[in-house]
Amino acid sequence: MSAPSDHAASCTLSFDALVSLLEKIFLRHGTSTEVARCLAENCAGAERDGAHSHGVFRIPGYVSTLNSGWVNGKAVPVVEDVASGFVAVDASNGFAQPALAAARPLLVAKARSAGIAVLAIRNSHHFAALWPDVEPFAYEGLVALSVVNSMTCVVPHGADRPLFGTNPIAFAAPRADGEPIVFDLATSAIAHGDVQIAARKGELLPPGMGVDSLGQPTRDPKAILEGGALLPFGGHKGSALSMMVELLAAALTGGNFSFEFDWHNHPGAKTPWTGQLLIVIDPSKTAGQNFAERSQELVRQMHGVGLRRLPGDRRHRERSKSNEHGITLDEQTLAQLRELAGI
Ligand SMILES: NC(=O)C1=CN([C@@H]2O[C@H](COP(=O)(O)OP(=O)(O)OC[C@H]3O[C@@H](n4cnc5c(N)ncnc54)[C@H](OP(=O)(O)O)[C@@H]3O)[C@@H](O)[C@H]2O)C=CC1
Ligand SMILES: O=C(O)C1=NCCCC1
Repeated sequence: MSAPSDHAASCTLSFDALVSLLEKIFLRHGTSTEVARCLAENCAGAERDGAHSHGVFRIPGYVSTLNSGWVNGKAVPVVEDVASGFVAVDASNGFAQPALAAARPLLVAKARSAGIAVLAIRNSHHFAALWPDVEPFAYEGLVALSVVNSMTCVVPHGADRPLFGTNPIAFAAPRADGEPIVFDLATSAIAHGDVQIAARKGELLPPGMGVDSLGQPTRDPKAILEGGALLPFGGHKGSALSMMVELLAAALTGGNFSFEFDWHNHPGAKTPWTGQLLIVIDPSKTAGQNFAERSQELVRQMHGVGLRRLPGDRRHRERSKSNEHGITLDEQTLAQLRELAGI
C-alpha cells in the first residue's frame, strides 16, 4: 500500500464507505463477519483520525498474514470470569480487537461494581493503533489504560541487540468539557509503521531513532528495517516502560513476549502473536471530587501556561475534517484496496 502522499491524485470517501470496503477485504481473505466488521471499523477509524501508520497502510499486512495461516481470522474468543476484578480472554490465535469486544460487557460491569477491573488478553494478534481500545471507555465516564507488546525490534537501553517490541501504552480519561484526554505512544523512539512509511517515501528519519545492522546510529529507515533495530524513546526511561509493557502484556496475561514467537514458517506473517492488558477504573467510586471536573481543571491550567496542543487534539481535528469532507485516499491506494476486495 502506498504511503499517504501530498502530491498524488486523491479521492474522498465516507467513513461508512471505507468500513464497507475494508470489510469486503477481510471477508475475502478468510475472516468471519464479526472479525471483518471489527477490524474494518478499527482500521477505518485510524485512517479517519489521520493515524496513518495504522490505517489502510496496514491492510496488505493483514491480508498477507491471513493468507499465511499465521492468524485465525475466524477465531472465537473465550472469555473467562477469573475473579471479582479480573477478566481473561483466550483470543484463540485471533485478533485482539474481537477478544476485547467479547470481554467488554463483563469488564465494564466489573469496573462499575468493584471500581476497577483488569482484562488480560492472551494468544492474540494486535496490528493496530491502541487508542481505539481505550477511548470508548472514556466516553462512558471510565478511565482506561492499555498496553500491548509486539515483535522484537527495539534494543533495550544499554544492550547490544534488539529484544523488546515497540510496545505502546494508551490512556484515556473523561473530562467535563471536551473530548476525553487520550494519549497513545510507542515506547520506541518511533513506531515501526512510521519507519516503513519513511522507507517507502525515501525519507531520512530524525537522529536517535535507530541503529543499523552493525549497531551504528543511522537515519536510514531501510538500514533499520534490514538488519538494524529501533531504540527506546528517552533512553533508560522508555526502556523501563517497554520492559513494563512486556511484563504486563505477556507475563501477566499468559501471552508471548515479543521475542518468543517464531513466524518464519509463515512467510507473509506480519502480526505479532502476543498479549494485551487493559485496566479500567470507574472514577465515580473514588473518594475524590468529580473526576471529570478535576481533569477539566488540569487541562485549563495546562492551557493557562501556554499549552496549545493536548495529545489527541490532532486526531480530533483530523476526525472532524474527515467527518465533514470525507476520508482522503490517494487514487493508487484506493485502487489497491478495491483490488484486494475483488471489486
Ligand atoms: N499494535 C502495536 O503493536 C503497536 C501500535 N503502535 C501504534 O502506533 C501509533 C503511533 O505511535 P507513536 O508514533 O508513538 O505516536 P506519536 O509519537 O505520533 O504520538 C504519541 C502521542 O503523543 C501525542 N502527540 C504527538 N505530538 C504531540 C505534540 N506536539 N503535543 C502534544 N501531544 C502530541 C499524540 O497525539 P495525536 O494522536 O493527537 O497526535 C499521541 O497521543 C500509536 O497509535 C500506537 O498505538 C505502535 C507500536 C506498536
Ligand atoms: O508500528 C508498530 O510499531 C507496530 N505496529 C503494529 C504491530 C507491530 C508493531
